[in-house]
Amino acid sequence: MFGTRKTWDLGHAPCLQELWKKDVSLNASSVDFLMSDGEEDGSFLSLPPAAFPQRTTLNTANQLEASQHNHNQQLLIQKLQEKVCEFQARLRSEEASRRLQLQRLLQCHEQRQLETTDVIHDLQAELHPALPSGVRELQRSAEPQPPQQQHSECLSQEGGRLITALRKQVEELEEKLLVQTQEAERLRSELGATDLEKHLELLVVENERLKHELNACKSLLPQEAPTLACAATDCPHSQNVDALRSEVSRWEGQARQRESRLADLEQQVLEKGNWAEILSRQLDESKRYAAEMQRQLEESKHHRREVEQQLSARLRGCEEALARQATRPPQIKYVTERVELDSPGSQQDLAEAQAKSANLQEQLSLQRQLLRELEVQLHESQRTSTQLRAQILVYEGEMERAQGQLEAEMQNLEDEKNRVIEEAFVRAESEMKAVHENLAGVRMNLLTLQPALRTLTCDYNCLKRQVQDFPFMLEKAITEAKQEICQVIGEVSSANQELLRKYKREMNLRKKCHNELVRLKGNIRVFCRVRPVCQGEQDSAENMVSFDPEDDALLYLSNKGKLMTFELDKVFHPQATQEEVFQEVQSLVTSCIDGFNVCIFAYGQTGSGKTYTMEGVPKDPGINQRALRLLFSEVTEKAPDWDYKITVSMVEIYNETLRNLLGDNQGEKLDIKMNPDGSGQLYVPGLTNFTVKSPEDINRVFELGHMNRATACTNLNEHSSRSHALLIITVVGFNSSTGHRTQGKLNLVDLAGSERIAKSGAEGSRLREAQCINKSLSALGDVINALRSRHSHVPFRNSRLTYLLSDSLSGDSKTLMMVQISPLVSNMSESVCSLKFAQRVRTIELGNTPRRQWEISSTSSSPTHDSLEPDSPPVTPVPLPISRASSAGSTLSSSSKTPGARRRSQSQLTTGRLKLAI
Ligand SMILES: Nc1ncnc2c1ncn2[C@@H]1O[C@H](COP(=O)(O)OP(=O)(O)OP(=O)(O)O)[C@@H](O)[C@H]1O
Repeated sequence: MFGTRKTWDLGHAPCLQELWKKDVSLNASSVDFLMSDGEEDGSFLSLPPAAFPQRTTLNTANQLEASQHNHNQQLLIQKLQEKVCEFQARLRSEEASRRLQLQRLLQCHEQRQLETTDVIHDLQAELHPALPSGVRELQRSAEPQPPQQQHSECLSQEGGRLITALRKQVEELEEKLLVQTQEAERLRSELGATDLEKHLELLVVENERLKHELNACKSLLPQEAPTLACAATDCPHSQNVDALRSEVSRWEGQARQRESRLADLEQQVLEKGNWAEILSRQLDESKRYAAEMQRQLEESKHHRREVEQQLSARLRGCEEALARQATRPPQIKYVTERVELDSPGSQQDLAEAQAKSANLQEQLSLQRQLLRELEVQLHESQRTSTQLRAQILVYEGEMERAQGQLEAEMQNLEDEKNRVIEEAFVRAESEMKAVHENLAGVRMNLLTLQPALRTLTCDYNCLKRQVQDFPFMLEKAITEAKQEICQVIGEVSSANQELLRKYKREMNLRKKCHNELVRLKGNIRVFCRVRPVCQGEQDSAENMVSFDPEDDALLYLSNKGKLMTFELDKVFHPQATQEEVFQEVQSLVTSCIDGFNVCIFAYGQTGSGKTYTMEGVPKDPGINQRALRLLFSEVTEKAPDWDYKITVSMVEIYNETLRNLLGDNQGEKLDIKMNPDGSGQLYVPGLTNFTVKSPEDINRVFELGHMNRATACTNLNEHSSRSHALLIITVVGFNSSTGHRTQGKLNLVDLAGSERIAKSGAEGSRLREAQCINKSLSALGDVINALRSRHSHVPFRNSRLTYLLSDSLSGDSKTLMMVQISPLVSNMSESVCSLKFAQRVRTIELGNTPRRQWEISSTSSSPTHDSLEPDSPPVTPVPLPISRASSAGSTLSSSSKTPGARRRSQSQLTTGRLKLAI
């Protein structure tokens, strides 16, 4: 039956069919999704593609393939969604049109029922007022007529039985209708779809048919009414009519209720709209219900046929009874005639009643005609409904076919899905196997690592405890360390203070000792160095210069057959190295660090080795470089307590003119001026001071000075012989711990050649050079004499040389004169002059009186004051307050002692003084 089948109308969706035919690779999962989801109308079709389940996690290629497949499926699903929506819309529109048509038919039928009911009401309204009065008259007239009354009673009993039978039949029909209505409602509740609606339509038709039968039964009543109404005054037909009318009303009410239920169901059907989901989900169930309904409908038909047969039999019985009643003599007419005879008024009333009855008969025939027309229309409606039902059957067939195709497609998709799942399962199994293998390896590793893990765990716990205890231990250790450190700091601080105190005391003592030692040695010391005979020099000085092997302060010269003895502070023989020479000088250099001013002069004739001693050669540097290196090493040792700054200047004095050897302008003549700050010290404006911090700086300074000195003359050797070269080193120190400041100056002077130019008959520039040289050298001698004699006036200004060195020749300054002599016979005269000059300087210093100095000189080399050459340095023998010669002179006065013995005595005296000073 059509009411229980759920099919698809693919005839209205050809595109959907083509679509399904084209894409046979539709994923089963998507079909599952399509068929299983979406309770709302089309909602399952609007879900996003991401809602599809991911079947497998295969390798990358499979994932790509799966993603592509999913994409295609999504596109296909979208197309399916569109087509299904379109199909649903068309289906809904057709359904709505059919419902509208059915509704119109129902309305038409209802209208006709209402019209029929109105007609019946009118007839009853017309019959009721007439029948009682006539019946009452008939009753009154029938009292004297017992046989007629008995006949009426028989008729009345027969009609009552007929009506009772009809009533029972109606009741049975009503019960049957009620059962069918309940069945329809149950089906509506179970199916709730158009199929149910169709079934309901069938039931409605069935109800209509039953109504028609009921109406037919009703129609019998008015036909019997005229005959039965006259049978008795209280004719039961009128009561039956009323009962039937009430039954009809009730029946109509039930019909309206069912129609309203039908309308509600239709409304529900309209609201539902989720055909596809319901059809797919309840397809099997609907089939089962359809079979059940088929069976029940067959039973209903059979029962209905039986009822029809019973009704037909009863109807025939009624007709036969009516026919028999008709064939009987008209008792009523006889009564009527008797009544007419008895009462003309009654006759007249009867005529009027008959006329009225005829009129009613006519109206009743008209109503019957109208009922027949309505029946015809109802038949037409039933035919139309049958046609529509047939069309619905066609649709259902198409939907069944579509359902079959859909099922086949689903089966294909299910197979595809199973195949893909199997493949994925195989791949997953292989991957799972690999994972299991890896897992086994990992487990093995875990088993092997477990002991190590336990060990690490133990270590970790130990460390954790240690870490937990560490802050306390650390705090404790820090506290102890702080206490120890504070204690040590206190001890060290006190020790340092003690050491600093001792250090300061020792430093002061050392300074005093050193000072005393230098003082004992003499603030002016005179050394003599004999240069060796160089290659290419013809004459030999081996027999002319000799030394005392026991006394390094004696020098013997054999001059013109005379052996001349010169006593100096130190005599260096030709084999003496630069280092040996510097060792005797370095105590003066270190005095500079202590803040003393020191002057070291190299005195001698040209070519006697002054420059060699002072500057040396690159491979074997002289006093200049060694002094600077010694200063660097000393100040480095004293760091960091002492911070020293060493600056260097180089000046050349030529013809009483100062020239800056480290400046850029070599032609600039410098001048010596008094410092304007009121300190009374001299300074040379424009003189370049270089701060040296390393031996490399020293080399650069010397190279610059040598280069500038060379560029200013054509013959450097000749020029250097005629000029004084001064290297002025200033050492400024600051002790950060004591706050003491020192400043010392070391003047290293390479004097010009001291040969007697005048005797050689020089003229012009050579004569001027000789005069300037003699002037400066004489001034130097005068200054030294004045200092040692403690004259109130020291003639520093007599020459540029002494004026420039004035602050380094006065006070506690220390002076060393290195007398250079040549061993050559040709230079013997100049050597004797140089030695005599040195001898006089030293004698003046050592002796209390010039006299002794002279005595010593006369005894040794027989030099006299007159023997001094006019151009010799003017030395004024004045008594010195501090004299080493006071004791030495007495010693030397003894002719029994040798110079070596005298020297040893002097050394003993010096040692004794030194010990006394300490
Ligand atoms: N102690 C020595 N050992 C080796 N060679 C020396 C020594 N003293 C001097 N000479 C050499 O004697 C030569 C002259 O020396 P130097 O130039 O130093 O004399 P000088 O007195 O400075 O001359 P001038 O007054 O012209 O400058 C140089 O070639 C030098 O190398």
